Amino acid sequence: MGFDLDTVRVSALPDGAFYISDFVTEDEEDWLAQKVTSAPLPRWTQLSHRRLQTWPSALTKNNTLLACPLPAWLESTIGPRFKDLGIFNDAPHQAPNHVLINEYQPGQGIMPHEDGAAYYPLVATVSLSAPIVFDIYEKYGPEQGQGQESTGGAAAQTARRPKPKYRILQERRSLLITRGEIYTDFLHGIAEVTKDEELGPDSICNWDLLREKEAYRDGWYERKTRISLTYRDVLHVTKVGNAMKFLGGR
Ligand SMILES: O=C(O)CCC(=O)C(=O)O
Ligand SMILES: [Fe+2]
Repeated sequence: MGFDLDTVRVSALPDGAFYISDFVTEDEEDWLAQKVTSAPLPRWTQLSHRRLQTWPSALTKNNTLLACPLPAWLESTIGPRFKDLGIFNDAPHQAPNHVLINEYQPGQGIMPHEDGAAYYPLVATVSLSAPIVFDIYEKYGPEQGQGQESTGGAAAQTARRPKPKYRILQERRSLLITRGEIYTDFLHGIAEVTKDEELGPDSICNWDLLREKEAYRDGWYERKTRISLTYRDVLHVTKVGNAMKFLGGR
């Protein structure tokens, strides 16, 4: 029988968020983080407030993926676990075909944004190396965020940061799944701070699902370098041959 996602639902949130605190082991975490950090420098895109790897490649201008399998190291440990969870069963390719990897140094983050229409509306995020607080904002509220930051780009975001409506603490080795209303009706972001503060059962939506509540007993922690692997299913995929035809080749 499959895993019952209901047991890891973030019930303080609108529909569509699930949190598994120990999704990868410590050894797997070390191995994955080593794979990420040892990628050749050109693999990284340096953005103003984080750096990014895009696997297997960036989408074309019309949000299409050139067909290519994910590298084995992103697939071998994690792919079978997604299958057990069944989270991509209803997605067009029944599995993720695209992974954006973000690395945040202390003081770095990502402005409130939505992930947009290129993807099946589900993101599965594996966190490595350090915890971080993930903020969720109302899209249409008075405290409205700044709309869309294309996930691959360095959108200039200058407006003041609004107050998050909900906060999720992502521990190292955890999996956060966002889909449904949380994906489509809200914005998300990560504050550019060197400390995450005001942590507790009233402010952190997934407090009951945390693995190491004691670590946050004082209500704060210092940020350390944190890596996220964000798995998605790109809706439109084309074979390279077709893309060549489109470009005028034969
Ligand atoms: O690092 C994260 O957990 C979130 C990253 C994100 O929102 C994105 O890559 O679209
Ligand atoms: Fe995002």
